[in-house]
Amino acid sequence: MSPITGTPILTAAEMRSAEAAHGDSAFLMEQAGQGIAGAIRRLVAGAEVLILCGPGNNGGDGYVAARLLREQGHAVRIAAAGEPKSDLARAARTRWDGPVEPLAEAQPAPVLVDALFGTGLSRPLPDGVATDLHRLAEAARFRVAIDLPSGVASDDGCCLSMVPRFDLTLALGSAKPAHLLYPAAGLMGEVRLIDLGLAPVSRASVMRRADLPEPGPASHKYSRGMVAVVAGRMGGAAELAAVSALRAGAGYVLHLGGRDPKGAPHAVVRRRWSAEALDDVRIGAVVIGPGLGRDDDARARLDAVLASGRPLVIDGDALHLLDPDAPRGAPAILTPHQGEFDALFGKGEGSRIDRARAAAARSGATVVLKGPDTVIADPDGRVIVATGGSPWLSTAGTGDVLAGATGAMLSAGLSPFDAATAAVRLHGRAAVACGRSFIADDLAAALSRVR
Ligand SMILES: NC(=O)C1=CN([C@@H]2O[C@H](COP(=O)(O)OP(=O)(O)OC[C@H]3O[C@@H](n4cnc5c(N)ncnc54)[C@H](OP(=O)(O)O)[C@@H]3O)[C@@H](O)[C@H]2O)[C@@H](O)CC1
Ligand SMILES: Nc1ncnc2c1ncn2[C@@H]1O[C@H](COP(=O)(O)OP(=O)(O)O)[C@@H](O)[C@H]1O
Ligand SMILES: [K+]
Repeated sequence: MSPITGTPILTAAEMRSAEAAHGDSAFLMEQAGQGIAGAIRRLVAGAEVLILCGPGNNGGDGYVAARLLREQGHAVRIAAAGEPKSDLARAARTRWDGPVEPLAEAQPAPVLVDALFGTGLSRPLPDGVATDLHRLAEAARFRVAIDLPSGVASDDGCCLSMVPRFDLTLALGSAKPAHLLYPAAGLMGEVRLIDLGLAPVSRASVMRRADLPEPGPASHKYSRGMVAVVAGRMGGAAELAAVSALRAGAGYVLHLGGRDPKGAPHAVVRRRWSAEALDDVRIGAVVIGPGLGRDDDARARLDAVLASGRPLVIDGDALHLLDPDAPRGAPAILTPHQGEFDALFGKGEGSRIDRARAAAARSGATVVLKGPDTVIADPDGRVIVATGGSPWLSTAGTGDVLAGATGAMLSAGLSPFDAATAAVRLHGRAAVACGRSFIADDLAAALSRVR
């Protein structure tokens, strides 16, 4: 059992292919059962376990785990909604020599293990099954989901039925989109991986520790990265972005336009806005959008920035003015929240992973689709889904902080995908370091601490 950090994210179809490529599904189910039984034994210290088994291979995993727990002397009962339908589940059921209670009549146990449905769920649970799952989950002290909580759609994290909250979800073989994407991700409790030795490959993975650029003996302010932040109507947002770029590690931040606010850090260099200011070849990234406004002046600034040929971070208001299909002369990172994303790319089909990936391919830019489950997508198809932020980030200005931090990483010479990943990670860690009820200014300050 290990954390899912850095692991590949596989759709249900990709999981089936990985299983087929391995070739021995019975062995994989035995491995899964062993991992589940081992985890439960370690965590629940002898308390009685009730395992709910479904008709497919998720249920099969449950029968195997129950047999192994029983062989080890652990008190375990099984309840099922019906007979197993798959060959593997049937074989696993045959090797269980205890009783199988009808789900509707099952009495609760302190530990509930849900092995009803996993990646094969294709429609809402039958009403009776959903009701029994809730009844038994409510009465349990500790709830464990095998692979996925029953009722969540593996590929997009939607809930096909009402899903109870779990304390632990044991992801089998690989992470799935639903382990990361909301609302499903909010119902899983801790997510831990049981390695099945599949060595799955995917272009999508869970965020891991990112290597951040470090200054060395030969560093100077321009080599650390020079960021230009283009201000507009709402000065505060560009201020936050500028300070955040410095605190995330940029060597020099040039704030273009806007008024000189009292008490702002003197480390930010301020100039009036002019398109010519962007001619400085040392500028490694331009951040535009926080507080820009959407008027003609804002549009003119965005046009000048797009024509500058400098690497770009495009956020906030600038996303409402941008034509995502227009060719650009330089790499760009777009950082929309869901509303900005929908306005820019349309509502679209599929999971947030699918949609961010399609948007990156369409725009030729790295797309950071922000939220509790931030998705970073590169035009080449790579995707990273972030974990480890904080719901306290839902306060005004935290996106401006991310835009500034992203500019810092881009200006330091990281690729747009690596820059976006590093910034999202740093931002999430800063949020955690801030604790509760912080404001965006605190978050910007915390960037220095977590670096
Ligand atoms: N891939 C791997 O490497 C490994 C995978 N493993 C395990 O296999 C799991 C995937 O197994 P799976 O494909 O059999 O799917 P699963 O989730 O058990 O359900 C499918 C069954 O439910 C049925 N059904 C569906 N929806 C329904 C509904 N609403 N209401 C009622 N019935 C419904 C569906 O029937 P049908 O849709 O045809 O009616 C079918 O019978 C995976 O999560 C993991 O636990 C591990 O053992 C080891 C390695
Ligand atoms: N509930 C939440 N949980 C985790 N992160 C969140 C949540 N809500 C917002 N965030 C994060 O906070 C930031 C908000 O950015 P944005 O919506 O652009 O705000 P603003 O425009 O006010 O700066 C993003 O990085 C987003 O991922
Ligand atoms: K399950």
